[in-house]
Amino acid sequence: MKVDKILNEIEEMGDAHAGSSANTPLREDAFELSDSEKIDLIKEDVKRIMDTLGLDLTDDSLKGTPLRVAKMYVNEIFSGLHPKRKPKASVFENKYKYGEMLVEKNITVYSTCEHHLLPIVGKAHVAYISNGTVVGLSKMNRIVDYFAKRPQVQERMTMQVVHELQNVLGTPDVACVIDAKHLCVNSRGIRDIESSTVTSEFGGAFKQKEIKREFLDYIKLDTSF
Ligand SMILES: Nc1nc2c(ncn2[C@@H]2O[C@H](COP(=O)(O)OP(=O)(O)OP(=O)(O)O)[C@@H](O)[C@H]2O)c(=O)[nH]1
Ligand SMILES: [Zn+2]
Repeated sequence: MKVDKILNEIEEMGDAHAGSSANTPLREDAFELSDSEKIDLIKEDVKRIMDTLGLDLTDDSLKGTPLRVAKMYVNEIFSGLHPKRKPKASVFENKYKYGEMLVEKNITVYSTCEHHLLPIVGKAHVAYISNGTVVGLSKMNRIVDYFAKRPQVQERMTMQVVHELQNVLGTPDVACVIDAKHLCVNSRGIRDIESSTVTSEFGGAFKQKEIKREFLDYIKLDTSF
């Protein structure tokens, strides 16, 4: 697909604020190759890594690995790099005039640390206060999953989820807290299996102390941060 077309699409779809530091750093030509072209190239790259490590690529158990990894990158763990995979978030009129906060908590997060390409595993908690529009519950899980399926830093992922829901709902009153384990910290390097990372983004009304506290009480995290 042409880059211009894709970039228009991103704009129309309101992907993370244009020019914002919360955008995933993508090259201008990021969408020039098709998925199958990307898989073919990545397969060769993985082959080269395995080869350099001295692995026997004719071995029964190893010979399928380069293609397996390439498909996993493009179709699964990095699939959220392409805006065509962005979930369509069905919104409805808030006919019942529900005026309180809605919290979608314990959303499973499987992402990948962009510094080491190792897993990030945890939970996201998302909340909003409607200003006339409500969104299908599952769409919040889908939005989290879409942004998780990229090489990520947790701070950016948290902000991207909030920006996207603010666009979808047409309100600044959106918040997200993510509590996740980074395998780059847990399984290598400092190898601290116990530690996890908490990030938050509080938009609009969620910056107010009482509202922030209500949200944090629902998700039962320490309210002192
Ligand atoms: N801020 C932030 N840092 C992250 C995230 N994921 C991984 N990191 C950190 O990125 C840093 C990369 O630092 P480097 O010193 O270049 O990498 P390294 O030599 O492998 O560092 P160690 O992990 O300390 O062994 C590490 O401290 C990681 O813990 C994230 O989501 N947010
Ligand atoms: Zn890492």
